[in-house]
Amino acid sequence: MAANPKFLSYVDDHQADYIQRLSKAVSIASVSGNLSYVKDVEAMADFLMEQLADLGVTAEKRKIGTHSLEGKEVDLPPVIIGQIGNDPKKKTLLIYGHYDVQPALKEDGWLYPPFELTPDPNGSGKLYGRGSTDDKGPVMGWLNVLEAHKNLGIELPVNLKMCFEGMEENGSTNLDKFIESEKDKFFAGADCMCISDNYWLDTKTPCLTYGLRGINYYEIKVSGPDRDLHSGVFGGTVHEPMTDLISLMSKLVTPAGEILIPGIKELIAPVTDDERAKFEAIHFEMKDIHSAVGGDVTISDDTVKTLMGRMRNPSLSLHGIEGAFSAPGSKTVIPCSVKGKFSIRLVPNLTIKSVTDYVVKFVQDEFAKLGSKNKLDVYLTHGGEPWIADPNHYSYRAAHKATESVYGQTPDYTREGGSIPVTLDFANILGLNVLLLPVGRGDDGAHSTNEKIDTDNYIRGTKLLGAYMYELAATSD
Ligand SMILES: C[C@H](N)C(=O)N[C@@H](Cc1c[nH]cn1)C(=O)O
Ligand SMILES: [Zn+2]
Ligand SMILES: [Zn+2]
Repeated sequence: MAANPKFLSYVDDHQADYIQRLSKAVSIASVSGNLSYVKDVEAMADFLMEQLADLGVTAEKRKIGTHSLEGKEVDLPPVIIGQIGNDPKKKTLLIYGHYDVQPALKEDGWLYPPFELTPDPNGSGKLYGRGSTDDKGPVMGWLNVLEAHKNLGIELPVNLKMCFEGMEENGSTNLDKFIESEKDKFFAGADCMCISDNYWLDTKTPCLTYGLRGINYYEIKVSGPDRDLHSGVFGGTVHEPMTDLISLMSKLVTPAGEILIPGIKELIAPVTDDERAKFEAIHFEMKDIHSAVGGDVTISDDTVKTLMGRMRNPSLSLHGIEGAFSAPGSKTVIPCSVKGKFSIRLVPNLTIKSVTDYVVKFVQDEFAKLGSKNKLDVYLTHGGEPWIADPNHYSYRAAHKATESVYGQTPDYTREGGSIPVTLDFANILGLNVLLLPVGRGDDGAHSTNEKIDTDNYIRGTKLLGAYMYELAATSD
């Protein structure tokens, strides 16, 4: 069933209001996992609650426990659940999104203040701001759909249940327990699920995403002296934690991206002909990735190898060192304790546990070889398993038709290199098919400086989410 034409023209006529809604959302610096922003994350949850109430959604803010942040025990961001429509003749669609964002500071290299949605002054339609594409834009897209239907007095074609969290960027702590506890209560009766929290591969081809890499996030802590030291006074006399740490981190991965931890590569499933054909069918050119990263710095020049590097192979990234001197200037310090942070993206056959066993053993063995008297601790901070769905499910067929009607294009079928660990929990605990329906483009810069969403993607994305509901209502198993 095609989307109600009144809905589609309402969206066109209310672009300015929709941008205003996104602007308000972006202005709330809901950075999760950081003590300084706990209040902002709470404020973002309240903003969502107000919006949902205005739009006729019966919503609740649920506490899901506490966690330790910078040594202080604080509430986890609340989960927001909501429902609109309860017609037994209609399908029930469960949607998920997150209202937390990655950190952002103007001095990281942002053109504009990251928490002020700023339209490109050159008129390209790009809307810059932290969370614009990940994931406030898509979440606001759903609210826009609800607003259009409410103001037009049109019934939704499906019952909608929604679940929004504020900890996605930090491992979705306790959300799995919440889903389990509400399995036969709030989540009962859901027929399928849609998550809009990833991106197209390029800037012009919409896609449906049926897989995600998982993620294991690790810290290596090396500590020695009980205070920072003068490198002139003590350099050459003590084992330096940074020297130990850099040595360990340099042994994890090669500059060509090869993971050096024994055992991990061996777990990767061999590529089948069918799989290769799927990768070959994707619309993707090397210039797409070069423009998304801002330079020709790809490991391979081959499109299929590049796509596989992103979607079906594991990768190990070094993220940073806590405790290291990083300010401008030349401080001559020996940091007494440093934490190196890295993550491994997981693919089918690589489990959180198997990979962690290999990582911990390898780092401990390598540390022992250093002959250092410092203390080592290596541990997983959070993990999420990889996930693959059935792209032949009726929900995917509905999204395929919706994409064709909104974009006039056949979508690519992709797997996402990033991770949304809770996807697997929803799929397994609730036994649901999950569709990932991205709104933003491959060059949106999620997690990066100058994150943006294009106005066209935000507006057509709103139409896409709405059109998908209509197609879902009409598509049978
Ligand atoms: C794909 C999604 N929008 C996303 O950005 N997910 C994060 C999840 C995460 C896990 N640990 C920290 N963040 C990602 O893939 O990095
Ligand atoms: Zn996200
Ligand atoms: Zn993210």
